[in-house]
Amino acid sequence: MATVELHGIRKSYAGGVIALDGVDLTVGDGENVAILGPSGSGKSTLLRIVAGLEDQDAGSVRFSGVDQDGVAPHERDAAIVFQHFALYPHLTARENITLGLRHGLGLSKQEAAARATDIARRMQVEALLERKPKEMSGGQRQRIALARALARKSGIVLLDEPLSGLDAQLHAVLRLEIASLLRSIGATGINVTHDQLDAMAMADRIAVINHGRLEQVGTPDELYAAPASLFVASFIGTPPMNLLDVDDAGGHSAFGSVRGSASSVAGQLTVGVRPEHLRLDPDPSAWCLSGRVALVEPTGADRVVQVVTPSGAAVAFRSSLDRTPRIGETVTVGAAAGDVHVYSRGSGLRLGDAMSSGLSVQATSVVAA
Ligand SMILES: Nc1ncnc2c1ncn2[C@@H]1O[C@H](COP(=O)(O)OP(=O)(O)OP(=O)(O)O)[C@@H](O)[C@H]1O
Repeated sequence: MATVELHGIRKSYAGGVIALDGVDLTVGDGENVAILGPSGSGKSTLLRIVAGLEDQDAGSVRFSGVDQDGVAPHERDAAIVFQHFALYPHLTARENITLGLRHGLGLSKQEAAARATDIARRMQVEALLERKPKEMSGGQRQRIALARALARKSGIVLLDEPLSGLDAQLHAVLRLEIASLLRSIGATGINVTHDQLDAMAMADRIAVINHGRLEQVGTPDELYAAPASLFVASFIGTPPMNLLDVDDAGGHSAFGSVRGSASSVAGQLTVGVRPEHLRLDPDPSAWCLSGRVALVEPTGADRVVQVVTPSGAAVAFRSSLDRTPRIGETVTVGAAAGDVHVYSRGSGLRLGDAMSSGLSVQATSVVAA
């Protein structure tokens, strides 16, 4: 059993940099949570605080209910795998794995060897055990680094961008392997990444961090279906959600009109719709927009098409292979009201979708290009 509870974690650095600004997060036993955010958002700082490699200015870290204040990193029930993992170059893979078990955990030579063999079998790297790091590929070395961390059988496994630097194919294979390994050993995982696809593929829940604050914590499906803020909306989804400001005067966007029931909300709104929710030649009741096709990008399975409206707003939609518009063609695309997200521009927070009560919303007529 291992849980991680973070309460009110704050951390500043010299020069006034606020790296973490009050982070609360609970990771359940056996759960795998991804901390997802852009460069400089505070991800590594948070992980280092959980590992005990850095002290927080305020707040608490608890493992299974026990405050970790004053507990040294090697005494914590956590194994950490860094982005730039370091295997000892003069030792074989087997020796790299057993070294920490013998000296760190105090296991006997036989016990350590048995554990190394067991984890190597599970990770399908038995054939590499007698090789030195320079005799392995980058992906193989990364697997051995993971095996070394997992062999400790810590209740908590902390991963700091463990897949960066690997080629795209290996990256995709390894992230699924890591996720299934963590599940099979029942470890509680915290995994730091700037890659939304890694977070989506590996995690039970994702915590999106921006400027040292968690903006939303939820399952991958929850984050995709209802991004709680403009930041999350623009960060989750490829291509990202189309975001159109509703102009202050009339409450109109190129796309539809929205007014909040509260006057404080009216006139400061942004509407968002995902490219995959926009359809060509839509139902007249849909939220519609027309414009000229500026770019067509084949993905293999479909096309990502960029449309520019007469007012200069650009939106992307996905078109099926059987109806690909040509560059320069005027098209109309539309989305159902339930797929149109409405955000307050002031707070950046999601108010609801275009069917929500409390918002006076409607699709406007199509503007000819
Ligand atoms: N030792 C330090 N001294 C001063 N500032 C620091 C230190 N470590 C981190 N920072 C700053 O704290 C903020 C958060 O850094 P952190 O490394 O946690 O971000 P990150 O999300 O992990 O970024 P990346 O994805 O680029 O690794 C950044 O503004 C960074 O410049």
